Amino acid sequence: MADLSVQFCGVRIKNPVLAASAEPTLNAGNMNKCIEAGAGGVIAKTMTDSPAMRELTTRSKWRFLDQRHEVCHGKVPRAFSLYGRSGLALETPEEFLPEIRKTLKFAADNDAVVVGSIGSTEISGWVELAKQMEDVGVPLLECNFGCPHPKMMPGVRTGMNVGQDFNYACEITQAVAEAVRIPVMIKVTPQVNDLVGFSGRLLDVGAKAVTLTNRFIGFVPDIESGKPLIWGQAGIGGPWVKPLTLRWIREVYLAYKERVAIAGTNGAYDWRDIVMFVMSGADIVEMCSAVMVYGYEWLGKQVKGLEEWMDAKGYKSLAQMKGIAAEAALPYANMPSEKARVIEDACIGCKRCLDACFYNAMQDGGEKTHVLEENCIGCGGCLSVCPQAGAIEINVV
Ligand SMILES: NC(=O)c1ccc[n+]([C@@H]2O[C@H](COP(=O)([O-])OP(=O)(O)OC[C@H]3O[C@@H](n4cnc5c(N)ncnc54)[C@H](O)[C@@H]3O)[C@@H](O)[C@H]2O)c1
Ligand SMILES: O=C1CCNC(=O)N1
Repeated sequence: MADLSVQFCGVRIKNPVLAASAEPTLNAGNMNKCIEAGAGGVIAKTMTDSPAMRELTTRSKWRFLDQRHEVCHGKVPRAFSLYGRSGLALETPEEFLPEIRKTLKFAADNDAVVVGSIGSTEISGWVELAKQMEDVGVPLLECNFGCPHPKMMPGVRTGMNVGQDFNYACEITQAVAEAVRIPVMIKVTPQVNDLVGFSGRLLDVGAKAVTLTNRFIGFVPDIESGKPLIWGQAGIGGPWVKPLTLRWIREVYLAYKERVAIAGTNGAYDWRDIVMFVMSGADIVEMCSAVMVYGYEWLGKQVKGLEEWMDAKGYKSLAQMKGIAAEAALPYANMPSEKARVIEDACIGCKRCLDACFYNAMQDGGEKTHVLEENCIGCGGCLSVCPQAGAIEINVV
């Protein structure tokens, strides 16, 4: 059977599927359910000394949106987006630390890890919260420089407001890394230009891992009322976000693979996505939105799905898959020449490929289509629109 365990910054995690810091990790009761379901671990909801970020969570609102970005009623389609307003942990640090303590005990009995997540508005606050998390016994600490909501709360300098200010973010990271012995992971916002340069700077000042990435800010009007959904701008993730996240994971992995651990998050829906995250360079994957739709058991199902798939494909460990697609990606200039070929016996003569060819390569041959080789550049548009499996091939020439 495939070994799903991973060494993450020196901490053994039994499998790479973790519950991300969010509502499913709001308190010990919720976190224990994630662990019971089979997750390798949980990232606790972000503990904060900001009253504004705690208060915001008392007024959390979210909607699952369908493919048109309209509110789902009843069935939530597979390609949903989570659109939501929420803050950080509800309790003060003094109240929240006992929740962590309880979860640590349950996690120890179930071979799972509990990662502390923190968010402050002052450097001294970040340091204090980090020490409190270390003292309570978490083996890893995540600093939340990505929460999108503070951006919409004037005067609250945490989350994404930190992640967009690289100098300030590095100051905090250095102060925290010097104050605690446990490994420090930095969860970043995707709403910056250069996550590769930024990740390098974070590693230089003491971070051991980066969490790529928290969510975006979006805006969705309700066209019937002419008003915004849930009263205004909100955090958003959805199926469209996964390739954007994977791009950063790949680039950060390739740039620093000797010294970075990567937690991937923002866009993982099921075990197939977890495979994509690992093949792009992630060590572990933090899941949130899908758990909010399908419940805690979703986590365990993905662990099982991952294990079965690895067994079927003959992968013995995650290390065998890690970064393989990231390494195999070619620059534009090195792409090989390709050409389309119509498999005559399979072609059903629907001619859809004619409309999808802009190089005059697909030719109408009456009952079937065929390829005029000298015009074909192997773009693959024909392959994508062909409804008949196996009727068009794209081959390296
Ligand atoms: N209230 C909160 O605290 C809160 C809420 C949501 C997210 N978050 C944070 O945001 C981060 C990102 O959350 P996430 O990782 O769940 O990402 P996400 O919100 O983007 O959700 C995953 C999305 O991926 C989509 N998806 C991806 N691949 C798909 C596929 N092949 N088919 C169908 N759908 C697919 C799903 O529709 C789902 O909406 C987390 O780390 C979490 O901490 C926090
Ligand atoms: O970090 C966070 C907290 C709340 N919502 C979100 O998207 N990210």
